[in-house]
Amino acid sequence: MAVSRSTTDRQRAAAARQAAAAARTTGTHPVAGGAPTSAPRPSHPSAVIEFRGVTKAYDNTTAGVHDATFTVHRGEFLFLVGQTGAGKSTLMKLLLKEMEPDSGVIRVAGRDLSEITHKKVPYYRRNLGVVFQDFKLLPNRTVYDNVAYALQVTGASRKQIRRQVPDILRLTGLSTKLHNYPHQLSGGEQQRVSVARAFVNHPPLLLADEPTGNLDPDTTIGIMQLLYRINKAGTTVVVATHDEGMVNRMRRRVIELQGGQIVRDEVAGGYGRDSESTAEFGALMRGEPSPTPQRLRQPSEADLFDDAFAD
Ligand SMILES: Nc1ncnc2c1ncn2[C@@H]1O[C@H](COP(=O)(O)OP(=O)(O)OP(=O)(O)O)[C@@H](O)[C@H]1O
Repeated sequence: MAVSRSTTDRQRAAAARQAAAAARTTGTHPVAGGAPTSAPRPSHPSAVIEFRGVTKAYDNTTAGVHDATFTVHRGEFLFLVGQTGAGKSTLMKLLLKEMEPDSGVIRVAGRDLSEITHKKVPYYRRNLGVVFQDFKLLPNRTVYDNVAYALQVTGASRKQIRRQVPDILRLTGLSTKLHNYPHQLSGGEQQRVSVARAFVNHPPLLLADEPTGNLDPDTTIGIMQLLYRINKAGTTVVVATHDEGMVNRMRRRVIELQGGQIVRDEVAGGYGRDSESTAEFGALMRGEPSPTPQRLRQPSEADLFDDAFAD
């Protein structure tokens, strides 16, 4: 299937340079374990995720992901979109090393995931923040303990935990809910706890699979602001979603899957194909004003990075 390209190679290279520059100024660190000097080099210095001809089939007839090739650079924000069954979760599971590809190579921060032994997988995953649609919180632990637990497993000291947990709970607007248990929280609050837990280690890579799937539109905006803020702090963010509003508002890179294949990869795309961004790009090329400026502009700091959310 043909891949629609609404951006030129030059635009892509410029975006990569921008991401690399952002990463330099924010001081992000390498993922996949190992000291920077001993870590294998990615094919591009700022590449965080590299898929090269990756195929994963569940059986002879069901392609989870088929021949996927793409690179995500440090500091990028990527949406994975596609209809149900398109392969988004499969791609996430491959990244988490919950399953192995049948063929192709997946590298994270230059490290070939096939070379990470079973025993080392938990160490690899410590570099990843993960957010799920169903939150996956520990039901018999408080908000504070759910977040603290993520630090404990990495061997953080009590002092670190006492410093970092309140910080992240403030950032996520949960300071007044420290002692609540998950069942005493709304869906949006539970998802904020799950984002806090994913981000408390300041991972270089954050993966979110349908993070707003169970939330109403207003709560979705709160989660979106958080992800935006985390990305601004230098973390590379990958979000698999059906949330058309979120994708269209944020205007970040979009990869669309269909039947396991990548059918679209846009630098600042919308949820649907032939989206307004294509129209806007055409208008820009013709030197005309943007056709729907309100919906197409990149969100400003004022739109998303407002302090109303932090307490
Ligand atoms: N464990 C499994 N065994 C067999 N087939 C599977 C398995 N998991 C997924 N599939 C199939 O692989 C394809 C891709 O599924 P995947 O869950 O990756 O899609 P998705 O884009 O995440 O869908 P959704 O948006 O509904 O979560 C689908 O056809 C699905 O039925």
